[in-house]
Amino acid sequence: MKNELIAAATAARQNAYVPYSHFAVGAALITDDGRVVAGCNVENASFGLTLCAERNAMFAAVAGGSTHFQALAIIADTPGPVSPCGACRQVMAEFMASDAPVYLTNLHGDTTETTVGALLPGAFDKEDMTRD
Ligand SMILES: O=c1ccn([C@H]2C[C@H](O)[C@@H](CO)O2)c(=O)[nH]1
Ligand SMILES: [Zn+2]
Repeated sequence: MKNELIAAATAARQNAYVPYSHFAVGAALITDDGRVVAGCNVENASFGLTLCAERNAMFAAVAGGSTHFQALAIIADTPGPVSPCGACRQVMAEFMASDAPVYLTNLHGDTTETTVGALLPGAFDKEDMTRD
């Protein structure tokens, strides 16, 4: 599972569209029904429109009909295991259990296994929108 996700993230990273940062990222997740879905970061001349690899993978999974994921892997050419941004952490909290594993890795094979809850303690979620 872990190695399969890292391999899928590594392959997707090759498609990263990064003419501005030149920082390519790949991500891959496995859905509850066993589908592996990958994503890469996609930048834009209007910089703020850039979408991270993690959210691209998660939104592609939603577009394919899955809204709950078991695990997610991320890879980039970082000195240590890559650290996902806050926006991606919040989206992970939307679609994954707090104890779901997240594999942070890099091209050198450094890997940290963490969880969605550890990446974003106290995430805002749908329960926070219910009154009384
Ligand atoms: O976890 C991360 C961190 C950054 N990026 C992308 C966004 C942008 O294209 C580039 C530099 O921030 O890396 C991701 O895709 N995922
Ligand atoms: Zn992000």
